[in-house]
Amino acid sequence: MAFYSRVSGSVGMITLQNPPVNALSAAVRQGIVDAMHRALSEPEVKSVVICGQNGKFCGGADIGEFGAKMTGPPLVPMVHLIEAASKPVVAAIEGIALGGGLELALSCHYRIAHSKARLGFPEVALGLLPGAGGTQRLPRLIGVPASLDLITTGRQVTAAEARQLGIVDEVTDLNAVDAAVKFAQSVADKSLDARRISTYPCPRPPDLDTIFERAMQQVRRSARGAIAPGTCVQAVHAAVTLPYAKGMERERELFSVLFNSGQARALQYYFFAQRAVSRWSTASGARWDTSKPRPVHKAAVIGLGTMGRGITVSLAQAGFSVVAVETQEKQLSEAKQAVSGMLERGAKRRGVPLAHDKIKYSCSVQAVADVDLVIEAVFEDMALKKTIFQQLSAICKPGALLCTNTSGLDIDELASQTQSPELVVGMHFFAPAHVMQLLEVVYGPRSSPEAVATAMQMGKKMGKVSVAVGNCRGFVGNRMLKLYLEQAFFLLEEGATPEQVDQVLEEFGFPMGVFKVSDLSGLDIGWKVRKADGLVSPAFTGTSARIRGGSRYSPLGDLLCEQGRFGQKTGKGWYQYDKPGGRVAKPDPWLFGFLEDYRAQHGLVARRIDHQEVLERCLYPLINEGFQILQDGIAAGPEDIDVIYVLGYGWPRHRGGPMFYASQVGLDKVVERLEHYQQIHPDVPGLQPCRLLRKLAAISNPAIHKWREVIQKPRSQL
Ligand SMILES: CCCCCCCCCCCCC/C=C/C(=O)SCCNC(=O)CCNC(=O)[C@H](O)C(C)(C)COP(=O)(O)OP(=O)(O)OC[C@H]1O[C@@H](n2cnc3c(N)ncnc32)[C@H](O)[C@@H]1OP(=O)(O)O
Repeated sequence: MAFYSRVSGSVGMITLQNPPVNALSAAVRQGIVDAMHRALSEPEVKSVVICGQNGKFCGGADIGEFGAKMTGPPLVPMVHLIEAASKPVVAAIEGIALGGGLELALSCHYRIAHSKARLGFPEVALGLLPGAGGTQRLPRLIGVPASLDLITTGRQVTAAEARQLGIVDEVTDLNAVDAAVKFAQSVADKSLDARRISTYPCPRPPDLDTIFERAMQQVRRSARGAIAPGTCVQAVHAAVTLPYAKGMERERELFSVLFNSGQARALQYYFFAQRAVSRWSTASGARWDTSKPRPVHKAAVIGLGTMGRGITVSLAQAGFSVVAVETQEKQLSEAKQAVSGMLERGAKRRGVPLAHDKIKYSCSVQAVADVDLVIEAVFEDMALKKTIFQQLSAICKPGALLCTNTSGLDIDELASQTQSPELVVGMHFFAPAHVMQLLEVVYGPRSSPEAVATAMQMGKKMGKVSVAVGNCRGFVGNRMLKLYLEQAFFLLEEGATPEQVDQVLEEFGFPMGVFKVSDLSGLDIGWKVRKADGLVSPAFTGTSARIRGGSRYSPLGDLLCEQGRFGQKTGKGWYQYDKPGGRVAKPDPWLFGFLEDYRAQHGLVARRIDHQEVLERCLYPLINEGFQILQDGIAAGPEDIDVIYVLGYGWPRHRGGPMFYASQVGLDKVVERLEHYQQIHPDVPGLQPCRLLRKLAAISNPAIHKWREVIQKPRSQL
């Protein structure tokens, strides 16, 4: 709701009250409209201040209402009522003015902001545009280029930048509501003729066409198939080319297209999913609201390779004291230099003080004796990790949490090397660890709720989105990835090329196709894992070359590694590069010959594979594995999987994540296509729909937020 009061006799005060962010729900909009009418009708009231309760002006339209039938007064007439008011209206912006919140502020005649406030139009991240006049008022106020920047990127600005751009009239370090009241009194008698932004002419820079062309090119490059950024450009274009009323009609038309799109649904689902994962639960019933994290002041990182360096930087930037350990002097000194460089670049970019003094480097594991938490980040070698966990268990103080950054090894096996297995959890970072936002927190059967809560909170403090997942080979992300990679290899065997597969996946919205990613991260990584798993051996020849464990296996990746083709680092992999370390992937005629020879050797006849098959073969087995993961209780809900895939694996956000995508395709369709491919390729693993997927498909494709009800029924019923 919105609360009306009178301040200093002559100022009508409208306070938005809808915790936690004062979103413009139907009740709030109704409250504002009622309060405006009251303020306008009271003769003693000479001016009006609009503010938000609890130091937050307004977080925008209530996103939760978008899925339901809209009730209450609409936003557009509400902002028109405010702008048309005959008494000056001043917005007192504390905390945030985002989306519809900023549109509300732009409809006021004046804006006073607290210095710590942030303002912006984040609608584009929800698949929308600022549809309550934002695309028409902002360009009239601050010009086209700056408006395009803010509206198409969703970038939030500080109060200082907002002042510089001309969005706010004054910035104060003091109480912004008090300042706004004073200001409102001072302008009570002033004419409002020059204060209604909708009446301003929109500035028309001489190079207007070039500005819009460039903006369109820029959004096409970065949007990866998302439609909202380009539509935002079109809406701003209307502000320059049409009179205000017509521009508003165009804004509404474009908003309507976006509002009704699957992309907007996916992005809004994702918005809530990213918040839902913090309310974690484990298969054994531990929960976020009943588990207390331990205090962590000092942490250690063991192993300063690429991952260890990134984790060290992330910890130091988050304010933790860090002991960084690398047993070889030379590697330690190289790591120190690299970490310093990363910290310097980070400090410069973020405008924060350097965090060098937070880190102590050591060659000795003994240096971790007094830390509260250790993150082991050595090679993916179980024997080595076991030795380290035995050492840590003996050296660390009682109660210290022992974490491993493994990307898929058994947490429980490591826990069994220690005296306190309940204090062992996985903290699976993604490379580069100081940049990537995702953290998989992996609990084993013996991890205590307190240990999980501590790792989840650490991730949050490091600015990551932490997702709690159970212990299994590859956890959630890499377990699903295995199916995706396997299918891509099988497609090559059957006649596809890396370029064809990658193109389909990039058109779907991945920043890079599977083969380009493989070249970037190094083919040797997977090769090492497969060797350790006993999948690579000269013994597998002749008819057994393409069979492992009774299922079809593609040795293509292994064969490339045997040729020294590890990807970008060697200048050759699935593609060729101009030099080792080169970045630009070019098709490699050698690879085409190699694939032809391989097919001939194994009696395979290349066939034409269409776009749809590439997409379905790559994505549906991955999705099916996601359902298996839910069925096994490794992830608590589809949101966990979707957040992991969007933040860790480049799944296009505007498609919501693999589980949401499946819900949009239709679970019955996913089952039907998997069965179709399974019939054709009965020996190919991953094509058999799992029980949970079949069960959900059979109960007429329930909405994704209903899946948990089915999953949470006793697992034996599945
Ligand atoms: C024409 C055809 C169709 C007609 C249909 C009619 C529609 C007419 C509409 C008219 C046009 C509308 C145009 C305006 C659109 C908008 O305003 S869209 C919303 C824009 N705002 C945002 O995107 C802000 C989103 N929120 C945030 O970025 C952050 O939450 C925050 C505000 C910066 C606060 O961050 P933090 O402190 O880290 O807290 P969080 O954990 O993120 O959030 C706390 C809880 O608040 C919930 N929440 C936040 N914002 C909103 C919101 N706008 N609506 C609803 N709920 C919100 C968030 O989900 C958290 O709750 P829990 O999920 O329960 O944890």
